[in-house]
Amino acid sequence: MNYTRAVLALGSNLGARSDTLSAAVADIVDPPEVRLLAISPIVQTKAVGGPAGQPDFLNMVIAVETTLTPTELLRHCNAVEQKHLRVRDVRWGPRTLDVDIITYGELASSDPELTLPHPRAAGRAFVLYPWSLIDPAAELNGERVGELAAKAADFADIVPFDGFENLHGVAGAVE
Ligand SMILES: Nc1ncnc2c1ncn2[C@@H]1O[C@H](COP(=O)(O)OP(=O)(O)OP(=O)(O)O)[C@@H](O)[C@H]1O
Ligand SMILES: Nc1nc2c(c(=O)[nH]1)N=C(CO)CN2
Repeated sequence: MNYTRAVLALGSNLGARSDTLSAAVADIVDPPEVRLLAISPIVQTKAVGGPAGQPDFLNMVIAVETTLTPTELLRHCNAVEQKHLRVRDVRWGPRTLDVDIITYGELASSDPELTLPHPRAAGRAFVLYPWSLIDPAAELNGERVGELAAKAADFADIVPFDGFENLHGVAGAVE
C-alpha cells in the first residue's frame, strides 16, 4: 500500500471547541486508510477575516499518512465537519469545525474544489505556527513554515491554549 503524507489544519470557534477538535482528530484517523503521524498543541487565535466580533478560534494541525486519494481525503474531512454540525453560511464566519487540507504529498493543484497546497495557508499563522511545532523543517513556497508564521499578520495574536475551556462567552455554549 502506498501511503501519502498529508497535513491537515483544524479550527473551531463555536461550542466546546477543544472537545470538538479532539473528537475530530479521532474521527479523521478512525478509518484504517488514515494514520496519525503527528499532532500539534492547540493554540488560541483571533478570527482572521469574516464578520467582526467573532469568538476566538482554537486551531491545531495534524500530519497523517493515507491511502485515500486527495478527493477521497477531502470528502472524508467534509464528513467529519458534518458530523460536528458544521454549518456553512457566512464566508469565514463562525463554525464548530473546519478541516482544511494544507498539503497532500508534493501535489500541486489549482482545482477550486481542492487547491493544493491550500491557497491561503502561507499567510495564516494560525496554520503555519502549529504546523511548525510538529514539523520545523517543513517548507511552503520554498520557505520554512516557522519563518512564514512569524511574518504573518496574525502571528502576534496567537496564545497557547491551556486546556481549560471557559465556555462563558463562547457563542453556542450552554451558559
Ligand atoms: N485545500 C483545501 N482544503 C479544503 N477545502 C478546499 C481546499 N481547496 C479548495 N477547497 C474547497 O473550498 C471549499 C470551501 O471550503 P470552506 O467552506 O471550508 O472554506 P473556509 O474554510 O470558510 O475558507 P478557507 O478556504 O479560506 O479556509 C470547499 O468546498 C472545498 O471544496
Ligand atoms: N483564527 C482563525 N481565523 C480563521 C480561521 C481559523 O481557523 N482560525 N479559519 C478561516 C477559514 O478557514 C478564517 N479565519
